Amino acid sequence: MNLTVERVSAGYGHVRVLDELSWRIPPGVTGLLGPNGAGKTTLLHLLAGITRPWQGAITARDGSASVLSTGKEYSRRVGFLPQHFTFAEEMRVLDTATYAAWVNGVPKRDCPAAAWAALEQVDLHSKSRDRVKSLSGGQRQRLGLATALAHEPDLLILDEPTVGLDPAQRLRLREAITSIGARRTVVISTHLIEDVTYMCDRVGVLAAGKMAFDDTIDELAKLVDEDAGHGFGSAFEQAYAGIVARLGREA
Ligand SMILES: Nc1ncnc2c1ncn2[C@@H]1O[C@H](COP(=O)(O)OP(=O)(O)OP(=O)(O)O)[C@@H](O)[C@H]1O
Repeated sequence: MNLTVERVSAGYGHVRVLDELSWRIPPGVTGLLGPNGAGKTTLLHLLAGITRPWQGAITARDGSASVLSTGKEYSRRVGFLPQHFTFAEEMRVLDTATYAAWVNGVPKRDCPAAAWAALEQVDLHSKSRDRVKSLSGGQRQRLGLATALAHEPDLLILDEPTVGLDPAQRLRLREAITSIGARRTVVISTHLIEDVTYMCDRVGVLAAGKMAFDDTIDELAKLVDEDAGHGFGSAFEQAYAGIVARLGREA
């Protein structure tokens, strides 16, 4: 699925957060970077069809067929994992994923198989009989991913899924997202440059209400080099504020 965001503006009350933002998202994993409050969650909600833009349009294209983000057909094809989510703690892992499949429109008789397939994709099927309350933070995030995946969406939107995970758990989640992205369009917001370098084919940087940078990770690395005189790693964090300020001025 290819997504096209055309001159989208959005915000809250009188506050404009996104200002005629345009962005093209091809199949594969695309990262979304930006400082706190830049509007990443606002944009992801629009991409997921949860909220509607003030102006502009978001269109998904599959071959010659296209569908607007405001339609019902669109929401069936999207999986969304919010930044904060809760589960019914007493429910078992498989039942949780089965319920998510049902809520997202999978026919009832197909839900257990769909849930099992999603748990396999995130490598959590060995925990299928466990109660949610017994899961670790990383396992919980992977269950979240499974619930977003169980209806086999073409587009998967993940809002800071790696937050709070230790390095080993982050790695497992990244591996799961990378393999999911090989067959789908995935958009993932994060503050971690390692997330982007590990998982993403492309990256967008949000600044001053616009997509101030939209290219491959290699091109972003070159920009960091220009700003900081050295590459990724801690240098990225050092250079990040400067880059965002510069991109914001240029946007
Ligand atoms: N429901 C809301 N009502 C009013 N203002 C909001 C609401 N949600 C977000 N905002 C404001 O909109 C701006 C963008 O917020 P958003 O959560 O999209 O940013 P973000 O880039 O995801 O931030 P973070 O990296 O901290 O998660 C911020 O100034 C925020 O305070």
